[in-house]
Amino acid sequence: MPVPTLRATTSLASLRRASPQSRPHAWSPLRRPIGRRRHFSTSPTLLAAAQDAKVDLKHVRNIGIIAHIDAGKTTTTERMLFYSGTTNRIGDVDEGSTVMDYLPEEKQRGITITSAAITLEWPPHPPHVTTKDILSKPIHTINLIDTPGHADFTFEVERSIRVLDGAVTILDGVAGVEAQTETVWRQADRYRIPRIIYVNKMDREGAVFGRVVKDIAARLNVWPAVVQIPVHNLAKSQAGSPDEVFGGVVDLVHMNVITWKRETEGRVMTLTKLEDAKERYPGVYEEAIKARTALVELLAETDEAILSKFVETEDQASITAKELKRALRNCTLDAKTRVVPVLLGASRVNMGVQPILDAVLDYLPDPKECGKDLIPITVRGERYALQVREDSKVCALVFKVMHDPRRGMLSYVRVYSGTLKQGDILFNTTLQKQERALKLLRMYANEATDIHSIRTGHIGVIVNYKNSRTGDTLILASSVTNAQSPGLSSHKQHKREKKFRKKHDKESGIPDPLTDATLQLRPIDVPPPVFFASLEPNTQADERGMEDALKIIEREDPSLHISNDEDSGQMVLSGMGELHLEISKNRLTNDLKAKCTMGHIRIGYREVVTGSTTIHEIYEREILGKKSYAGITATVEAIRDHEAFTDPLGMLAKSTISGNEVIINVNTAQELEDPTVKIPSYMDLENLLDNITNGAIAALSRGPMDYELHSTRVILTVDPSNFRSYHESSPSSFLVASRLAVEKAIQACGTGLMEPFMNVVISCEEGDVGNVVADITSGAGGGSVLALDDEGDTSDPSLSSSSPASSSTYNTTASSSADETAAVDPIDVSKVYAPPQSYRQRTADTQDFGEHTRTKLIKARVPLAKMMGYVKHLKSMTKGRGTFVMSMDRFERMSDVRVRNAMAAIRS
Ligand SMILES: Nc1nc2c(ncn2[C@@H]2O[C@H](COP(=O)(O)OP(=O)(O)OP(=O)(O)O)[C@@H](O)[C@H]2O)c(=O)[nH]1
Repeated sequence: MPVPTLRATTSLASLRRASPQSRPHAWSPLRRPIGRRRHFSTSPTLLAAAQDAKVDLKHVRNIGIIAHIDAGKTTTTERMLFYSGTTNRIGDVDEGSTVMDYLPEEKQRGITITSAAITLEWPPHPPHVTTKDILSKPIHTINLIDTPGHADFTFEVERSIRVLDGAVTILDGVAGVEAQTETVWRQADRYRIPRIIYVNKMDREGAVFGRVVKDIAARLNVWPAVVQIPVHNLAKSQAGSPDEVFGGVVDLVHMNVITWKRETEGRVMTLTKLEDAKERYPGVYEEAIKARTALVELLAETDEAILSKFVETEDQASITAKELKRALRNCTLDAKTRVVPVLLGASRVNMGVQPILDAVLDYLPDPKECGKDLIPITVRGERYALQVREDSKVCALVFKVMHDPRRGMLSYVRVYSGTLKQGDILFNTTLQKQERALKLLRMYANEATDIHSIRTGHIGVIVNYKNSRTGDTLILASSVTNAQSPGLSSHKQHKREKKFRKKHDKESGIPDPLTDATLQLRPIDVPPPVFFASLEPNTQADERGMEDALKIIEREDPSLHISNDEDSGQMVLSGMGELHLEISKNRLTNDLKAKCTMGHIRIGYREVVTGSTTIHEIYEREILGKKSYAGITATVEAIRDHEAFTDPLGMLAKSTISGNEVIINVNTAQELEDPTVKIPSYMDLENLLDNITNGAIAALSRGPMDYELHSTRVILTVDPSNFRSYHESSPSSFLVASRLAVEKAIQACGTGLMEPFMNVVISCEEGDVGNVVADITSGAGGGSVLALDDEGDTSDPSLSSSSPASSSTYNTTASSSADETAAVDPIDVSKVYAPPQSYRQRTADTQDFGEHTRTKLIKARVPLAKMMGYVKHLKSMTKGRGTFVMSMDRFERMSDVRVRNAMAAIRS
């Protein structure tokens, strides 16, 4: 097949076409990908070399594949890799031969656990090109992340979405919008990521495209822009009567029927003009006209050009494919329109995948679109927007850190501005540390290739970066003008900073944020852990190994927390769910070779004070002739839901820590009356406040019942008249005084227990709803159902304040960023176009999608204790078909009976 001139002009194409012989340097041993390249048909080195060449940012897409568990994300991604020529055979989830799910645990369980990044190019090169249509586009680089669908790995989705520009949401053609789909949809809403939807598994019995389209409108509250409708072939059913089976799609933009050749594993697509397919697919022509008219009408609501042309001609055919695509792209990129293109297919039987890649190019944004050329940042605590520019200084976000046994620690970064070059010394503004990026990689799932730079808008990996963690911001160290100098006291540093600021602001007006050591890109939200289990080394000699391995997994996964139980001396691992802890334990023992045993998985209860007390503590010691003195007053009380924080005393510092509030008041009110009462000049105020806060945190970390405190307000007052000489009143003596004062106050107040309540969304079939609801609400510790699907509440309870505050409820820091998702009117589902189930046997009511079982969603608030082991329990209640997701709602005070039961369960 001749290469079209369009592509021959790009430097990418020329690199890609080059054979190993003609471009020997591209194959030099140094640049060969590390590890086995069993699956890859095109050398990752060549791809990387191509990417290092100047690719216009317009031709870059950073996208994620997001969905409920088992919707077919990995199955679809594997086809994308195959059709783009990245791999030479299709990986199969069921055989454990996928490129994307490469961890042994993923292969064994058939689920995605860690999101995998890969880069591909679309359209493909010969011989992978099969239709002229595909060739009409310039080559694009697609950086793709396949995310997990299990709710326990929601953080893995969160950190991927954080750095992506667009997403493909996959739905199951039978189940429709499932519980975790809603969760990932809201996550993408928070980061304002444009999406397209792909309805997969259309080959399954019971798959009804029209019903899923209605589901999208009702549950995701968006306007589905149907750009394809299914066509069916007749096949003999077991009963002998002809059945309609999924046979391909009508592309409503170009009015073609697309079918896929099975013998080529779907690589070869056949495009037939719709007029020519009338006989083969009766009724499809009429339906396609109807569907295209509905699409044009939907776009005309927001697109002036489409509207005026359509009003003039009253004919959908007058709108060209180009015009339709332009309008659809504009609508998809503009979140306010709530228009989402919907495609369909059956990835496992190799149908429908190439048009998704086309849609990624046509409808999803490049790194500079959708306002992404203005990245929100904070500099010295103030909000700014960073202009995305290739020619400016480097700024990147670490969004994932992973330990690779062969390569060491891999820090995945997204570069937001400038070019990150191999050998650059980068300044980590989060940790205030600098380090050289000695080696850069581009990842192809588990494979990798060396690269020299990561350009603006791209994703890459820094190898063996010792310090970075998820969420850290990196800028070029040589341009930083106000970094902390090690060894300089914070007081002196503060003075230096002030001087710098004065000078800088005077000279340039607005400071260049890329030179500022305090620049922070928006961090990644980490959900609080709710389950925990103890970990013990098998022998004393294994303790060190276990601790090292724990450090690695804690750095890899910020949704895992590791703490030390001082009394028992045991390490405690806390995480998002039972599966999360189980898999983390397997990673510790199987991959990181830690020799340890995990105890039973338990619930992270919290304590709360039941009264309010004020204690004045004087700490006075003399150790080895050295005096230490501090005086502090601590008031401890519970925080109720309805209370808002007020600051009548003009208090100096307030922090919210794990659901508690620590307020510090340095009582300098007396200063006015008595000039001798003031903070001594030797005392570094920031250091003093840090020490007092740390003392309070230590006291709050364990209450009299051995659990961490929650919903507790601590007000600490320091009276400068209590300060003694430089040697006696050091900040560290205030740490001890603060800890003792808070501990005593908590003891004096008395405490009760709080338990985590979860927002739970259960997907199950209609017939199982009664059983599931009865089970959830049964017993003393039962939950309450907030909404059943048909009751019209389609919002995610975790994002709404659906639970009324009662006197026994307390605040939590676990609330999600609901404020960022503005409330919008519900879509009128009756106005949404959806094709009928069959074009041959039209029912009078085109909205009647037959008797197929439909997935129902049950939304409930349930104590976490009831959700222990719920995966198995739900499966047994629903014949394996039910799934659920849950997110933390809040901690609630437990009744005495429930405390007794919980303690008895723990003891047993
Ligand atoms: N019938 C049918 N089955 C499919 C299709 N696509 C995927 N499957 C099957 O669905 C199951 C789940 O597929 P995956 O690709 O692992 O789904 P996933 O969304 O990546 O799953 P997680 O990453 O674990 O959330 C596998 O058994 C696939 O073979 C399809 O088009 N038709």
